[in-house]
Amino acid sequence: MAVYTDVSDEALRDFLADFAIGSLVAFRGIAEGVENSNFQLRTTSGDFILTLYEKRVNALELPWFLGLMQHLAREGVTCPQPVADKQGQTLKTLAGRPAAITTFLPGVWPRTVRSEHCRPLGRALAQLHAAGRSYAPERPNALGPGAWAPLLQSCANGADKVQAGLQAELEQALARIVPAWPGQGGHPPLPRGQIHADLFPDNVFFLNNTVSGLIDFYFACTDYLAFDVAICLNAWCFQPDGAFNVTFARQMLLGYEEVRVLEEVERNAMPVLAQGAAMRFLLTRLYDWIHTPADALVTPKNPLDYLKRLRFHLATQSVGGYGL
Ligand SMILES: Nc1ncnc2c1ncn2[C@@H]1O[C@H](COP(=O)(O)OP(=O)(O)OP(=O)(O)O)[C@@H](O)[C@H]1O
Ligand SMILES: N[C@@H](CCO)C(=O)O
Repeated sequence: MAVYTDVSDEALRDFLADFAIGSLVAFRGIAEGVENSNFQLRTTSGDFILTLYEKRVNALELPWFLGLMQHLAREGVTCPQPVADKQGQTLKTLAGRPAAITTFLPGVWPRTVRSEHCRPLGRALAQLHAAGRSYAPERPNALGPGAWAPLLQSCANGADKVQAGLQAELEQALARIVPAWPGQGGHPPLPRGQIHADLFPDNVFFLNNTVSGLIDFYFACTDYLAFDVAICLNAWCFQPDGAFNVTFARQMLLGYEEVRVLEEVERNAMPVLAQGAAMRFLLTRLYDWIHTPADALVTPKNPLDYLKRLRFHLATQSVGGYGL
């Protein structure tokens, strides 16, 4: 469960006294997620989410994330909205952590991805990209290609215990992916903009097979738009048995291109972008797998699911392998 920081009743009461959102009715930790501590909060004026920002979030960057969420909402993307306290502050401190209250979004995320989810997902992703165009401040991707070698290095003592030969396999993969990355060594750069960078099924809420909202913008950054597509190919288009589902990929792209057509250069880069996306999630999962204490109240995600994906992408030479 992802509650890294406990919040006492007294601390919560004091915290809520700063807000004009009614009095507390119910409060519980949310078991899902691995990054931040999330709590569901019910007050006499409605439901809210309280987030305490943990390990991977830099507090100095929180205004960028909260500003992006406010901007996207103004542009028609349904996402959590920071709630200001009586002084107009959205970013506060609770139990020694940076903290914010955001609005609660109705809907449920798909526990089993089906083809019907993929087209609306693609459309929502492209709408996010379009809406982000007018958000000027930039945030570099802290988990982009430059971060992967140091991340792998920080796993050096544990990778081969997770799977024999893993460290060397990932080093070889990195030596292939990073020099081939768009914008590196003669490879053309791609259109850039604000990307979500973590749009997994548990961050997309549906109601009646339509997307009702997007959550968890704390990896959002300014990067290649097509990298976000590649992240979704990884997160949505593989079956539980590890097989790639080309129908899901086609549906997702169909939905995406209803709003924004991919350029030729973006399509051509899809294999390397998909390799990089698999590498990024494999490495953060591997890091958490190795470094999370056994008694921590969080269930780390299996890095090896992403090794299967990485191998698939490395064997996929052209965009045709994705049915695109
Ligand atoms: N604004 C919201 N409205 C409704 N439910 C929410 C909201 N924000 C979070 N949740 C619930 O809390 C869960 C965990 O939230 P979130 O995905 O933001 O956590 P995280 O630790 O950052 O997770 P991740 O592992 O996806 O990075 C979600 O799956 C959802 O059930
Ligand atoms: N969505 C990520 C967790 C948050 O970074 C994963 O599944 O590995």
